[in-house]
Amino acid sequence: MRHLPYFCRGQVVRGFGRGSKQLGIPTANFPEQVIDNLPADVSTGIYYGWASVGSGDVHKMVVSIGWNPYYKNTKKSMETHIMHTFKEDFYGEILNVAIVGYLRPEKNFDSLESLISAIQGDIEEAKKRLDLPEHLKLKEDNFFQVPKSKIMNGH
Ligand SMILES: Cc1cc2nc3c(=O)[nH]c(=O)nc-3n(C[C@H](O)[C@H](O)[C@H](O)COP(=O)(O)O)c2cc1C
Ligand SMILES: Nc1ncnc2c1ncn2[C@@H]1O[C@H](COP(=O)(O)OP(=O)(O)O)[C@@H](O)[C@H]1O
Ligand SMILES: [Mg+2]
Repeated sequence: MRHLPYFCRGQVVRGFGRGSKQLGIPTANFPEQVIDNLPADVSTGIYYGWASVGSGDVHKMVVSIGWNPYYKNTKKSMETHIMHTFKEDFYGEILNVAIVGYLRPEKNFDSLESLISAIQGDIEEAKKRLDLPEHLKLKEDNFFQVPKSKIMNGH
């Protein structure tokens, strides 16, 4: 992929509410505008990289770009699962992502169980690859130096 690493940010919107959270794999969905602005040659598929919410810490992530063939979506989506346990949801907040590598194309599956185990495999693979020095250095990229929001109840 010529465009990697690829950096982007956008507001977290509601997805199809299919309950990926119930499956243990919540995905923060980007709005259409962000997806429409992806370079034309960023192919659909499963990628890995780094992500932060607002000015928060940078964590490992996996991201799925495409039509989710298992669900036969008609709209392209871009969904990020962050390998971190958050205290609460962050709909409406800004998600910053640095996509650093490609894992596999999107696939269809015979069962929900096989989709889930494929995603879990992606997560394990991403965790390993992100420990490589060439990827670790992107965690510290200036892109993630988002200023802390100004304190409003002071002066
Ligand atoms: C790492 C990862 C890999 C995925 N791989 C596939 C896939 O191969 N095929 C597919 O149909 N959906 C895939 N998905 C997307 C899930 O189907 C999707 O997260 C689920 O439909 C939840 O959607 P929602 O956020 O709109 O509720 C993947 C998601 C992630 C995070
Ligand atoms: N580790 C995480 N990675 C991604 N999203 C998370 C995580 N923890 C909590 N969330 C929250 O869960 C939401 C996604 O859940 P999901 O079941 O995929 O619903 P939706 O269909 O609305 O995208 C995110 O928008 C975010 O607010
Ligand atoms: Mg989602």
